[in-house]
Amino acid sequence: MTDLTPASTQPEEYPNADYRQLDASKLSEMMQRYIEVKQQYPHALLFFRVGDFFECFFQDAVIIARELELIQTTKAAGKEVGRVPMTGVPHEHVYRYSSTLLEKGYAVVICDQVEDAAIAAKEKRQVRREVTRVLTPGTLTDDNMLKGRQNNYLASVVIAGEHWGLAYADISTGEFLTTQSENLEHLTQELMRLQPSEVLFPVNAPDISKMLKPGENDNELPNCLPRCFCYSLRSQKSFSLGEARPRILEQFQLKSLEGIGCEHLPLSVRAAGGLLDYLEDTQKDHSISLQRPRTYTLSDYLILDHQSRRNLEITTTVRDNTLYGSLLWALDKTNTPMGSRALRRWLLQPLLDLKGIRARHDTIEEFINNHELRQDIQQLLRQIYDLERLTGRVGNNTANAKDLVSLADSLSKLPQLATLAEQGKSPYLKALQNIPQSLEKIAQKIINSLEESPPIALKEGGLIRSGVDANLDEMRSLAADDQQWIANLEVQERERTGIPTLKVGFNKTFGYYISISRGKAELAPDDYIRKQTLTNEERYITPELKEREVRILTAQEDLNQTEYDIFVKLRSEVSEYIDTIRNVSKAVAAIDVLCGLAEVAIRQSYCRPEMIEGRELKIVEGRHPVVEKLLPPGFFVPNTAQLGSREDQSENDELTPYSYPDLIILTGPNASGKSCYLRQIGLIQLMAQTGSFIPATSAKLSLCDRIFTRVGAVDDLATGQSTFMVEMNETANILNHASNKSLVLLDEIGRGTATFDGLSIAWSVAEYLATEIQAKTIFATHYHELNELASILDNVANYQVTVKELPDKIVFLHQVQPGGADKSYGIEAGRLAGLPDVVIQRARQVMRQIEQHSKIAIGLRKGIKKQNNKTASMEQLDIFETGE
Ligand SMILES: Nc1ncnc2c1ncn2[C@@H]1O[C@H](COP(=O)(O)OP(=O)(O)OP(=O)(O)O)[C@@H](O)[C@H]1O
Repeated sequence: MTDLTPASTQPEEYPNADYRQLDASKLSEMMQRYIEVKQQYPHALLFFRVGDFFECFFQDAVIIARELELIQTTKAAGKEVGRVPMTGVPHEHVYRYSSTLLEKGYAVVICDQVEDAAIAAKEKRQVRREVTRVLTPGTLTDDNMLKGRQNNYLASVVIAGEHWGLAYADISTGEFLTTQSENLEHLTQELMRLQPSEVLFPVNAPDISKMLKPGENDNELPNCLPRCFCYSLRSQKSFSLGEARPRILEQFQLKSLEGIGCEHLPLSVRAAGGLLDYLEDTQKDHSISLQRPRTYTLSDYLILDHQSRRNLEITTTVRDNTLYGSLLWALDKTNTPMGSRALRRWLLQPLLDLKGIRARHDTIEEFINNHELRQDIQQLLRQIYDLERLTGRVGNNTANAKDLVSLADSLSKLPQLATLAEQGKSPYLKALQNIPQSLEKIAQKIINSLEESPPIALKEGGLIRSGVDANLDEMRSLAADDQQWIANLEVQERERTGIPTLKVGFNKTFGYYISISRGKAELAPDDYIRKQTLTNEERYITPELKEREVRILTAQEDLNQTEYDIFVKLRSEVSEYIDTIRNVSKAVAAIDVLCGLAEVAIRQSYCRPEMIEGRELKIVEGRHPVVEKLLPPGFFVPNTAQLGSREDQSENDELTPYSYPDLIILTGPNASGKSCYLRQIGLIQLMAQTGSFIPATSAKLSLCDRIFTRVGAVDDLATGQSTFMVEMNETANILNHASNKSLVLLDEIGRGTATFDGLSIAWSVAEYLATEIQAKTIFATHYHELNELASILDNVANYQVTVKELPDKIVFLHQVQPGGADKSYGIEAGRLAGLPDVVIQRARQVMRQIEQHSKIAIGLRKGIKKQNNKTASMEQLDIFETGE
């Protein structure tokens, strides 16, 4: 039994809303069946087919009316019971409404009529209704319920102390991965990367298998599981090693888990087993065909915590959470949904191995150098449908004939793609060169078997071409004879009766009939049996016509069934190629991504970064990939960046006379472009490790193990943390995890507290990063005092974003240049914003006083004098010495 709990199923104040309070024996027969099903799925919303509608009753009706903003009415549920709440939706829209409910974190059960209602009516009984689908946010396969350009992940988590196992799958594409690690913080980060639609979590509590909507809290959930996801609480049993291991072995026909890399990762195995159990439980007839799980390790990829991913606006913007304005938006020039999904995955999991990155860069370079090849491939890609999801539906037995035709059309394009790929040298193109011939054959078989444009319905005929099956052809020819007989009947009877307007017609209720206008009715022969009288016509049948009708209708049913059987056989034959198609789809998706990146590189004048060993970062005339696209052409001011090399500069270095520092203190007025510069360096590093070309004229980049960003925090209202606490938490995370291979981008640390506290923290954080960690760091700040660090530590340098001061305004030049800003423009900005003159005058006066007499300033001046040998250790530097 599957229980899936939507969150608020508290009975509300509607009469008869709680079916548990009613005497079931007094309910109508239909309502009894409703409750029977509802009891099997007490926590899901139940849509129950009644004629042309799907109806919901009792508490479900109340919830659905509220969530979908539909009108709630009532329905008679039995003489002694009276009316109960009801909400209905037209049957053809049930999946559309269901997707809205799923987005809100509910599970939906579809209970459909599974026989012809007319037959049940004839036999004077209720039509048979069965559960045909259980829909949960993480188990969707239908195209119209999924986002084409995004994966839909179902995740499964097992936690044991500080260790955890995670499995996740996209049911619609078959992708299935698992990992195990320690440190619960990493689990949180991994879930945030995946953004699963649903997370399975085993619990001991009695109300297992309930579903928590996003934002809902439950004592069963440990703190490391972010509340922004939908959780299905499951029983511990299926997550035990004893059940999980054999389940995986059986499902994938394996003897051991060694081959898939998780034999010695029990938490991975348990999470994967729990996930498979859930699919079995919810998918009913739609057996899910997942790929063998692949085991991965977090440390195989560049680590980006959620905050950094958000700050860098990789897939959505911070301000309004939209794709528009994100890095993905700027880079996505893919031609297939598979490619688009792959690009999103790549950007969220940049690589850490030089070989892999160079292979991607090589491919892009080939595409840039060979326009024709790129354009021909893109042309073909545009004709390829979503192979991954089509294959997924074949595997789940939910593909219809249109799906198979689309699949075949796409597969038949692959040989041309392979021929084109032969022109290239890169490993990505090589992977496309050998398309198994079997795929061509099965595509041809589908094309030969199915009509070119078959209907979506599978049981109403019109699917299979003639010449495919001898039996079907024979049945069709017999049926055609009968049809001809009917067609002749009209001519023949007109002659016999002498009524030129006589017609032979058909309707669903009466079947075939002969129609004569009322005025001529007396001419009807004796063997005509009157069946129906309308205003202007009489309708008759004859025994012979009825006999033919039975034959025709039975033959049509048999024909439809035979076509269906042939289709199902064909679909199951195609399902044998699922793994092969999936492998090819991956290669196609990757080529699509790389063609798209080449396209962007050409249009935006990106360059290939030179990927090197060591720690150096050197970006010449770098640009922000998104801001530059949003500004008019030529408006973006490029800037250079150099970090992380202790070697001496060569004399001819065209960049700056400065050595490559580990840490840059970046100052400049508000809105001068500090944040933009910071982010552009982070994005360029991330793009390079994703395998993309970058917005710069040239670059030398070593690998970063992590990119950290800490950019202008806002209050975290959800957890009740103040701006400053959020900032300190994030800073602590950086200081605890950064290494000298990390890129750390800090924007205005210490702003959210008293100036002295803030400055002190900013100072010590910068000092710690430069001396203890030696991470490649850019530290943007309004505290000019931090510029003094550069005179003390030789791996720190000052840069500023320049402005030009005119009498009545400041002109932003957006140029990053060596040196610290010698003054703050805060007061100036206040003046331009319209603060009263007296306030501005007073502020200037106060500032002068502070600058002359502040202990910090005096301490700094004295401290620096003492430390002019530039080898200061932290203890030696006493910047807070009392001033005279
Ligand atoms: N290199 C550049 N070329 C052209 N325009 C730029 C450049 N850098 C920044 N800008 C423009 O300036 C605006 C302000 O930049 P940004 O937010 O980076 O300033 P900031 O110095 O961080 O300001 P604050 O200190 O107030 O946070 C950006 O929205 C962008 O439009």
